[in-house]
Amino acid sequence: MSKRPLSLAASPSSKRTRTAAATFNPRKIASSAAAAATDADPPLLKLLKAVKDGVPTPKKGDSVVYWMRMGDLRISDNRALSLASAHAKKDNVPLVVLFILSPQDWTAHDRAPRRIDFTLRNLALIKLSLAELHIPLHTVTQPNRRAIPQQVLSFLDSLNAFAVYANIEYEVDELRRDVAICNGAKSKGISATFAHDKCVVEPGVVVTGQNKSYAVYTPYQKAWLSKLNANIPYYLEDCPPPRANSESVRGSPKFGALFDTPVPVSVAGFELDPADRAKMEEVWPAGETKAQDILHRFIRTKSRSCQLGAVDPLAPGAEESDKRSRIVVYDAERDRADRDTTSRIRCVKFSFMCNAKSATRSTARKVDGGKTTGIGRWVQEVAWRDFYVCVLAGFPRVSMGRPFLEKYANVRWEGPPVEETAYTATPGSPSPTELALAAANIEKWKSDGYFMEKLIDGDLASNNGGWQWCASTGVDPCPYFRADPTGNFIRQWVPELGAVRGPDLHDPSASIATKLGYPLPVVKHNEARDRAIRRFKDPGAA
Ligand SMILES: Cc1cc2nc3c(=O)[nH]c(=O)nc-3n(C[C@H](O)[C@H](O)[C@H](O)COP(=O)(O)OP(=O)(O)OC[C@H]3O[C@@H](n4cnc5c(N)ncnc54)[C@H](O)[C@@H]3O)c2cc1C
Repeated sequence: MSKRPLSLAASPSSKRTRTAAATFNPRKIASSAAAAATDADPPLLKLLKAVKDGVPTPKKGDSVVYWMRMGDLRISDNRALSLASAHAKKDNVPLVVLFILSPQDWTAHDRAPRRIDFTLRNLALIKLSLAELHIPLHTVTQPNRRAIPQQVLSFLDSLNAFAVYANIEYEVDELRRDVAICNGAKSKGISATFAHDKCVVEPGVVVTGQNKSYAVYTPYQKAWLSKLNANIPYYLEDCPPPRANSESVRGSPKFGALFDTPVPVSVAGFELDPADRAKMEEVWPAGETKAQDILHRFIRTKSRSCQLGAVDPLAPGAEESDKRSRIVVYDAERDRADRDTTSRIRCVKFSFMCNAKSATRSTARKVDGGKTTGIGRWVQEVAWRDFYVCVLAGFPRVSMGRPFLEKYANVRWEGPPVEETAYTATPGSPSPTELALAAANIEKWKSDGYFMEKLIDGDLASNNGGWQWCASTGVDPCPYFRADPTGNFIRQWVPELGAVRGPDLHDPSASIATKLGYPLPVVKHNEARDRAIRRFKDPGAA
């Protein structure tokens, strides 16, 4: 075992200090009663009501503010930014962009230092692009997350703003915070708009006959696709880009200084080791142009075995092909972990740039969501992402540290070997198959927190949904994969088995394992399966 390069337990990538956690220990698991009460009165509905009941005609003022959050780090096709810009132009006032760095929120939500680093790298580029439009991006660090509503309201006051815009974040804490901001803005005569922009089809549109969120994927996906195809211009249209402020804003005493607030290179408690930072820059490059290039590669070029693991997604040598491009053969190849078969737009898609919408739009005018084509299969995966956001919005318990199926809250878990390679394979963001392999046997639904601290694209809805799916405590359970037919994936990441060929690679016998220094199974799967069935039938049982 000494040659093993990385392990789940020994793969920390950051210098994340204990200080932040030591001084701030938020409760991450709500009581079942609190979760049930929140399910019964979802905060998303409260926010939508607060927006609806807000100020219809705002007071006159000097500016409009767009509050950018970590989930929408892009200038193009950004609904709230676009609306804010149009409002500013209509009233002939400057548009100002605000970004609040909130380390307490990051600690509370297990944000990975890699994700913070990725955010800062992108913010720096966004600041430059906005400055070309004479739009200031003002960054501010708020050490006390409870003070954020007041801070936003004071900022609006300081600029004599009459409108604030943001895209909705669907997690419970964020929704409650935004309700407070809506109410505070209303009392000041300021209009507050919170727009849907995370999903292709926003939560609340695809619902069951009883007007509830779906909890089963297949009927959800069918309804999602028909909604989408019934109104392609609405769902897939590009929001207009922001328009430039007058250059005179730079000389204004009120706005000029906002151009000077720097985007920090790192934030205390969330720093990356320089080597990991350099690797992340290579594997997950920042910027909208790179994101479009990554998407273009997926749509136009073939997969390559040399692109296994943590590599530059835009490395030269990709071969263009109409018939064998990654998206065209996605249905047949997506589960393979031994090549770059998936899009690798995971951080791209959810945090910024070509978000899920524009990615979907790139495929066709009428969206194919069937199982028999690569494009259709891929669109189905994008629908999974929307599905999990709808689950989070409709059943907010899952963002409160509770399982979707409350009765499985006390099931006991245990765990084992090859699957651990999955996490180490693509540091920052394993592919769906790698993640499912990792999830297949280790600590189950509660492990989402561990992974959130490592993922560059850690997203509560997808991560929690993926974990609970793997653990059978969530919606639509029980995966299986034929992920590594060549064995290259295992050989790459488990050097002890580097010389093994054939079926032994996937299931080394005790004699082979002992000879090669590979550990014997920690878990006997047959016995573990019996135990798991027993525990699911009787949660809490030994
Ligand atoms: C245990 C587990 C944990 C996960 N944690 C996260 C997470 O923290 N953040 C995150 O963004 N995704 C998560 N996923 C979903 C998925 O694995 C990642 O989005 C993946 O990194 C996407 O890689 P890709 O862009 O190459 O995918 P592709 O195969 O190209 O899929 C295209 C897009 O569809 C969506 N998608 C694909 N598979 C899933 C899925 N299973 N669930 C939800 N959306 C999906 C993603 O937006 C993805 O970019 C998790 C999956 C599992 C099984």
